[in-house]
Amino acid sequence: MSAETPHVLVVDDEADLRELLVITLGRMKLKASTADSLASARDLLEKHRFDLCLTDMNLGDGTGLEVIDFAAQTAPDMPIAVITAYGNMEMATAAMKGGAYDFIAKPVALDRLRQLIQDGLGIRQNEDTNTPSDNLVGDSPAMLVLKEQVRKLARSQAPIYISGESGSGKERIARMIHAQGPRREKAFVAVNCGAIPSELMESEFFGHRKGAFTGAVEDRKGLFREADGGTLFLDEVADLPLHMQVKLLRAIQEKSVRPVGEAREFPVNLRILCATHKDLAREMAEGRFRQDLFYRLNVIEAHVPPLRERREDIPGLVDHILARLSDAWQISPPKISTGAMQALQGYGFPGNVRELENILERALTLCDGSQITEENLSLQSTTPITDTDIPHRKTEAGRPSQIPLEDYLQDIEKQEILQALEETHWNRTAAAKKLGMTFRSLRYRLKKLELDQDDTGDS
Ligand SMILES: Nc1ncnc2c1ncn2[C@@H]1O[C@H](COP(=O)(O)OP(=O)(O)OP(=O)(O)O)[C@@H](O)[C@H]1O
Repeated sequence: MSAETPHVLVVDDEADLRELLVITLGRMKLKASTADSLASARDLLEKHRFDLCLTDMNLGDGTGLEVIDFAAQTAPDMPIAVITAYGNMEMATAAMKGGAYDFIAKPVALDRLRQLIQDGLGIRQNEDTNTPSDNLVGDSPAMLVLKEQVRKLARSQAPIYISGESGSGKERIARMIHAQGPRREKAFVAVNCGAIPSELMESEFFGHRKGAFTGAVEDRKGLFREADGGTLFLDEVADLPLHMQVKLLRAIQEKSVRPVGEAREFPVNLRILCATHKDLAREMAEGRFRQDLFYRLNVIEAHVPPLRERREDIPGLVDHILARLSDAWQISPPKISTGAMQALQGYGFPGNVRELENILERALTLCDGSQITEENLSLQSTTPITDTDIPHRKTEAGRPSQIPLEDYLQDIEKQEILQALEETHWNRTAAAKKLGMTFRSLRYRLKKLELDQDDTGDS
């Protein structure tokens, strides 16, 4: 955002609401321009640069979704929030899938509106600060796609469901989404829903008042209020008992919590991310997970692929983990023999990155200090994996329904380009030939897909 007064575009065909928004923005010392239709919004977006856009969903000549689509072309960095009819979660969800960072329901509550505006304006400010890239090790095509997805998701306030096998890095992804987003200065609170005894859950989540029950010797804030302003990560969310799912849904919908033994409600403003290694859709189909909560949490899915589907990442992860362990143990990192590296790259890793960490920690204890050998790894003798063992998620299942066609096609494009680059050792002239396109066209695509960091000219 520029140092000048931020400029906000308000798109609404209802004059009263437009006026309310303009007055609120004015009180917040922000500059506002208004459009009363989709056509005039398009016109303004083409002519001016805005720092934020607030659009109603129902515009006389179109919808807020069309504003989002148009802005994606003309002002891709501008955060957009939508105003929806009360209770229309479907629209709100569609808008967030389309790229809106958040939504507000009518009748518009002013404190919530101010918060929404502040959140939106904070997005760009925070994007100027870089997060260390080694937070997420791995440059396999699948990982690059995921990193790009994380970057986009970080701007949004939409709830995200992170799927993936145990130990694949779901919590790490959640932390990255938080660290790259506008809530980064506030708390990231992670809770393993499977680890809290059922009878303590309500007080863990929502807090309690001193004396509310035996053992409540002092007031407790609870996880929701601890995460206020920041992010609450619900790990193993499928393990929440049904009675707790109802309470969680209520807290999310009302954006407020009532501690056990307390008469008052406390407002909370947080982003919810959740994960489970279980198949949440199946849990829902089999009646163990509430449908309404599922749709609330699973607005957007980010999938972390298992390590065996991105074996190219293994050497980088090995270096990263060995460097970390050696640092902690204050020793110099040992080398890893060619045989040991080959064994790791052929191993199936049912426990994913966490298993790799454990294997290396054990190997570090067993090795002679200078080199880790295959023997030190003591890998379980699983059958070596072959390509037929690897589930090809996309080709088998087609486009996952929650991923828009455009994103899906872009991911395929990215993967194909990265594969060609890898096969040609990043010789872009050769890669372009392999892909049947001109060098210029490849360069253009690399730029578009933001893969051109190392743009050193014709190589
Ligand atoms: N891409 C990565 N780069 C570096 N470290 C990683 C990466 N992915 C995972 N790890 C590390 O592997 C370990 C397991 O990751 P994490 O806890 O995020 O997995 P998870 O999928 O949440 O596991 P679980 O299903 O058991 O909750 C952590 O120590 C994490 O730091």
